[in-house]
Amino acid sequence: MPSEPVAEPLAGDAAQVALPPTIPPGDAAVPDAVAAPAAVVAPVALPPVTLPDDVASVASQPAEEVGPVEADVPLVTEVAPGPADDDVLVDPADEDDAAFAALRTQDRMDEIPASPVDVVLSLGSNVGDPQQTLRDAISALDAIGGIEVLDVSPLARTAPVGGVDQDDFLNAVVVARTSMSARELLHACQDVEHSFGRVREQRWGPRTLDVDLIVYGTLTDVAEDLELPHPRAHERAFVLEPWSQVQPDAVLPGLGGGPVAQLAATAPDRAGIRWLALDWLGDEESAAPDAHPQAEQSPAAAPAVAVAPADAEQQTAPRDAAPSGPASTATPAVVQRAPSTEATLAAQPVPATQAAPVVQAAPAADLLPEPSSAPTQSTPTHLPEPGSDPQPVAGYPPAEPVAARPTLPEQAPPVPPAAPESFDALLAPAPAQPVAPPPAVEPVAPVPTHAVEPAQAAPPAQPTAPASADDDPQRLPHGPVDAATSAPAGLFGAPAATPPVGAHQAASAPSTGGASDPLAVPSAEPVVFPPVRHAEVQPFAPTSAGVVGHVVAPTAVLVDPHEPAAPAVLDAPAGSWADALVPPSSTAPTAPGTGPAPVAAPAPFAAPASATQPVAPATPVAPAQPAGGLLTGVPLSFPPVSGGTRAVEPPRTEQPRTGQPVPAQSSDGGPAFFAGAPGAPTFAAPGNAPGADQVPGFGAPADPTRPAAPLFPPTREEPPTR
Ligand SMILES: Nc1ncnc2c1ncn2[C@@H]1O[C@H](COP(=O)(O)OP(=O)(O)OP(=O)(O)O)[C@@H](O)[C@H]1O
Ligand SMILES: Nc1nc2c(c(=O)[nH]1)N=C(CO)CN2
Repeated sequence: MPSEPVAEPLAGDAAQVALPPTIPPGDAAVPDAVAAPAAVVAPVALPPVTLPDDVASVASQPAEEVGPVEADVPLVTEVAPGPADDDVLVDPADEDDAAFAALRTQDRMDEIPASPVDVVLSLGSNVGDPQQTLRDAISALDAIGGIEVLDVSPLARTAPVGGVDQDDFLNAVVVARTSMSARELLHACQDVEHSFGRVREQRWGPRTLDVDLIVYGTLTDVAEDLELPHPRAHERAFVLEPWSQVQPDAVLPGLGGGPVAQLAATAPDRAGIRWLALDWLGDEESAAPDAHPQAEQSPAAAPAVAVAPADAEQQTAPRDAAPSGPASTATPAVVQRAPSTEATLAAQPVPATQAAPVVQAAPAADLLPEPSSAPTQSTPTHLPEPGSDPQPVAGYPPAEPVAARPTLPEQAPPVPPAAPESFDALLAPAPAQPVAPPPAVEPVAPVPTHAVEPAQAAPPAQPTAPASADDDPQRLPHGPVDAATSAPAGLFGAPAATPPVGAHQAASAPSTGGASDPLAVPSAEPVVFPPVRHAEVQPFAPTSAGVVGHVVAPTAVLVDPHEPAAPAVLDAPAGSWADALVPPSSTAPTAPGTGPAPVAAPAPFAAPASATQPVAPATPVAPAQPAGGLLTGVPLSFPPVSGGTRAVEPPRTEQPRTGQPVPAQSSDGGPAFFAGAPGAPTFAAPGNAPGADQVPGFGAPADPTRPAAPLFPPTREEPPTR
């Protein structure tokens, strides 16, 4: 029998290559790598086929968007009849399924949602003026029709992941809502990247701006140009950690997904999270279009987040074009939103004794009544060098572990107490410190595919007995809390002549770690990266229990994710950019000395605003802790109350290194609490100070009109790892 030539085998080959399922997920972000198959398939000017109605519109789109679609359908049609069995490379039935799966994928990526879809975007920058770039990028995104920014995470300084020798990144996560299709949103993100001069010179290399689409609703799909969820999100602490801060109950759908806080706690690069800045978006002035503002600013004039110019000499990475365009025009669109009464405060769940908040300079005129003493703060956290984490970074070149940061000098000059003059200074490497290897990464428990179970609320009862850090290998060793000697150096802005509200910002006190660099958080101690715990911030007023925390406005608070109990100082800047991101919420006036019953809310937005049981304000209670000393990222929420912003402090129930228990109390002698810890009191302000019912814009407001459920409920059972 004469052999038939070749049409079918060719078609079969082409079909095999073209099918999206053959694209390794890990390569999905490298379109170049998968472009060839499309070219192979291109000649598929095979007999025309009639597309199903539901795919016809897709196939009629430009080839660059739907290449596989056009290719696949004819191939399926041709191959289906099949040559001799031996010659069949692809089972027709399978191929048919795959082809239609491809079509379906294309459909879904291009599908305009019937109603707005919640999405999460990850932003990163390490070239130029990263902080300003990220601010402006968020404004630019929000200014795009079809994208509504809902929340912005704290700003994280993160060690570079991926093996490329480069500067630290600043990362943030944006929770948004979009009426765009997933692909449209991707393109919008890419447009923003380009508008900030993004040039993709090196994979995982330095960039002015990176905007990744992490999740689009619950969509899980792979296309040639887009994979959802982002294929590496599940293993990236620089994504997961900020995300979990802003959405503690979020669940990453798809393969390798799970509760975001849990994934963050076990992500290979978690040790590279150097700090988190809470209120970093600043006010309108600080979001000015000038990408390189004056470095030196008087404290009174300093924006909420001082923006320092990039220092060319410190740039080891190729410098992209400076951020431009979108900044000035887009910012107001975000600023115009209504302020909120609450915010989520990131506190550390691990037994707390160390704390390393760094609060930027605040205009003294904006300060609310100053408490009697500065909040208790300790030194910048002791963090391990990113590379000290022995865990390989999955998905990255194994030969280039996260640890490799040879450009970072081992010894950085001590940073004076004044704020850094340039943003590069913010990105300057921390002085080298002896770093003990971190403890072995705890095994990742099978990741539930359902929403995170709220942790058991600790009963509002007795102060928790101090526990020895030695008891729990996963716990941070800790030292005594001494505000007088451990006030952290400021990160942003120049130090105020009279430090607002104690020693929140730039201070010259030496750190217990021996480093005065405000960013210097190397550690001589093993550090466990704990899941974050959240609590809403309450307005506050002094009560008989004493002032718990302090009010500063406007401020930024740096929460060192490695610190178990960073004192939290939140501000209430009127009309700040950050505030504007959080819609107004209902407030439940609370009588002085009373407050809502602290509850472990099942979701960050679920606190009942009507709960008004009196709370014994002098009953510090440490949060419930599961075995192992780690909490589970449970949001602890309180309903909002009117008045000033209450800043909160963690309980001081841990034993210092000296072995002497540190009594649970606030810096001024009153009881101290984790923000929102069960048992923590709420306070009502005697009056409504201007702007006092506003809390900077990150976090999950307890607005009952907002969803209480995790944003991304799981859709299907998945194995815990990819
Ligand atoms: N969820 C996603 N978000 C953003 N880009 C994606 C996504 N899925 C696939 N891609 C593709 O990845 C390509 C490369 O993206 P990008 O240049 O941002 O990669 P990268 O930042 O260097 O690395 P990584 O993708 O690991 O973050 C993009 O052109 C885009 O088509
Ligand atoms: N810390 C950090 N590392 C990275 C980042 C990033 O945003 N932050 N982005 C990358 C490419 O997307 C590669 N590596």
